[in-house]
Amino acid sequence: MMDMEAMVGFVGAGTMAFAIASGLVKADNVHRGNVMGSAPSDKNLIQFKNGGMQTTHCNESVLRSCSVIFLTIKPNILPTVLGEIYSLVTPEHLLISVAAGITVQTLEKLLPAGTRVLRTMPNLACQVQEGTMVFCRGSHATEQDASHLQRLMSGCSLCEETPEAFINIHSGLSGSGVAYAYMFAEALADGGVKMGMPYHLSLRLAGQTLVGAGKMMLETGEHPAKLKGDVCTPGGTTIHAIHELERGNLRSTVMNAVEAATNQARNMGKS
Ligand SMILES: NC(=O)C1=CN([C@@H]2O[C@H](COP(=O)(O)OP(=O)(O)OC[C@H]3O[C@@H](n4cnc5c(N)ncnc54)[C@H](OP(=O)(O)O)[C@@H]3O)[C@@H](O)[C@H]2O)C=CC1
Ligand SMILES: O=C(O)[C@@H]1CCC=N1
Repeated sequence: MMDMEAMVGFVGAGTMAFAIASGLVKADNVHRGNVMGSAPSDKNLIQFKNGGMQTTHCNESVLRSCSVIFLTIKPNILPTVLGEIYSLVTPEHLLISVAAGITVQTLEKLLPAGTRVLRTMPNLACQVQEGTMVFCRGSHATEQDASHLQRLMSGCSLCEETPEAFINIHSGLSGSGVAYAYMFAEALADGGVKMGMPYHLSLRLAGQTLVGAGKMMLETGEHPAKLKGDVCTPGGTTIHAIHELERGNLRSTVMNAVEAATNQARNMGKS
């Protein structure tokens, strides 16, 4: 059981912050009134406000009000922001970074000695309680900190502790992967339109096709190759389509995409 009264903070209140915050609230793991987001402008904060969460323009208020704090700012401004909050960080805080590429070593260098840090990589689907997250512990984060994050994320995301090396890979596979899935859905819908179906119906069917395929894979535990085989009637429609996808190098292209995103996360960690 979560302590529903505990405050959960977000330094940065943009897309990923809102996805996690609303996922936590929907999963009943925190009261909406006990979530606080900070950002310089109202542009994104308004979503927090409309969702009944607390908002502030002052990162300091988040540090003073919350002990569990997600760092949901862009990687390039993380050093500046951590510099600004440095003197407010205490041993009571658990800081959870979602910043792509930024290593535990860098986070710990930018924070007071002994700070409890978790490095995570989430994806946007936390917002609809279907997220994925992997994380690793900094040198001062405890087993309780790891289980705290897993309890907090339960009901809104898969949440696996992994070696740090997997965090950038998850960025390429799933953090970014939802975007590849949207491209696939868009292409399916465009195909439907090309063949004469109205766009809105085509889009809804494409979205549900992805949901259904993912659910089948997870619920049956079957390998995707087996499930793909189940769809292919000999001489039928699917195998003709699959031949076209293979001609277009679908699988190799997707593998290249995961590789490119992972390498970019690794590069971002170096700069
Ligand atoms: N988007 C995604 O799908 C994923 C993102 N991530 C990671 O999440 C992090 C955030 O990305 P994303 O949500 O997409 O970015 P957004 O641009 O949507 O959000 C960034 C937020 O940071 C705020 N901000 C800017 N400067 C400061 C500051 N000095 N102090 C406090 N807040 C500040 C912005 O304020 P304002 O609202 O005023 O502009 C905004 O609310 C990144 O590190 C990214 O790597 C990880 C996985 C997936
Ligand atoms: O594009 C990015 O850098 C972030 C990290 C994973 C998804 N979005």
